[in-house]
Amino acid sequence: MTLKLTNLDVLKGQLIVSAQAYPGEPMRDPRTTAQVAASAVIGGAAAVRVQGIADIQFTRSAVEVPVIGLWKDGHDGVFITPTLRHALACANAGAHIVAIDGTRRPRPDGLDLAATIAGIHAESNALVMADCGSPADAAAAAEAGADLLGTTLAGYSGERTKTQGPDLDMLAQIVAADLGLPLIAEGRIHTPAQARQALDAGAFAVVVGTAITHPASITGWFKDALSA
Ligand SMILES: CC(=O)N[C@H](C=O)[C@@H](O)[C@H](O)[C@H](O)COP(=O)(O)O
Repeated sequence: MTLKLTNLDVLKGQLIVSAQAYPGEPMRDPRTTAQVAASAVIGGAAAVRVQGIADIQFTRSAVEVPVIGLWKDGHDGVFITPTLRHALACANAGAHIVAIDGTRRPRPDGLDLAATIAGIHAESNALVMADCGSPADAAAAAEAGADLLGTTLAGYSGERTKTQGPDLDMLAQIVAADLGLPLIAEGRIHTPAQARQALDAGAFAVVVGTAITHPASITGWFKDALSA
């Protein structure tokens, strides 16, 4: 069993890089994910976030920093590590932190968030990051026993308008609620300045994915600028 991550201070004020490729894409290979994650660590990432069981396994072997693991199943509704079974598979693959859907929506296995988190804590050493879509989600996830909160699902769960950049207003509301848990800013942070803004708004750490690890999207941004 993976050793428990006991000191989250290693993540305080730090950059976490999410490396994910989507089904059908050329980079959708766990070895590639691990190489991209290891490259991010060379650049200064204090932790990495990867999707898929094999990706978690390969990445664990490739980096020495904490690994946040998730398993996306589908792309609508509750799809980020939707059930306790998915979460335990991520933990067993070596994730130090398992990121799960942290919204108040019904989950496919019928367990509520508190029971899901209790099950992860009972059967693994993994900490739980609740990916939230609103301030109300964050409050409920804190109550349900999450170890960390993330703004990951802001604009994706139907509760918040999808902002072009990060949803700093949601971040500020959760910070103001003073829930007593590390709050990770995640979602549409596309520039170093936005990452800095998120920290200044009270985030404990910042996750950047697409803008660092998804060349197809980044290329499209440049292409659009040239054809505008
Ligand atoms: C909503 C959803 O499915 N988010 C996923 C969660 O793991 C990933 O697709 C994102 O890339 C990740 O959250 C990082 O965000 P961004 O790529 O915007 O920096």
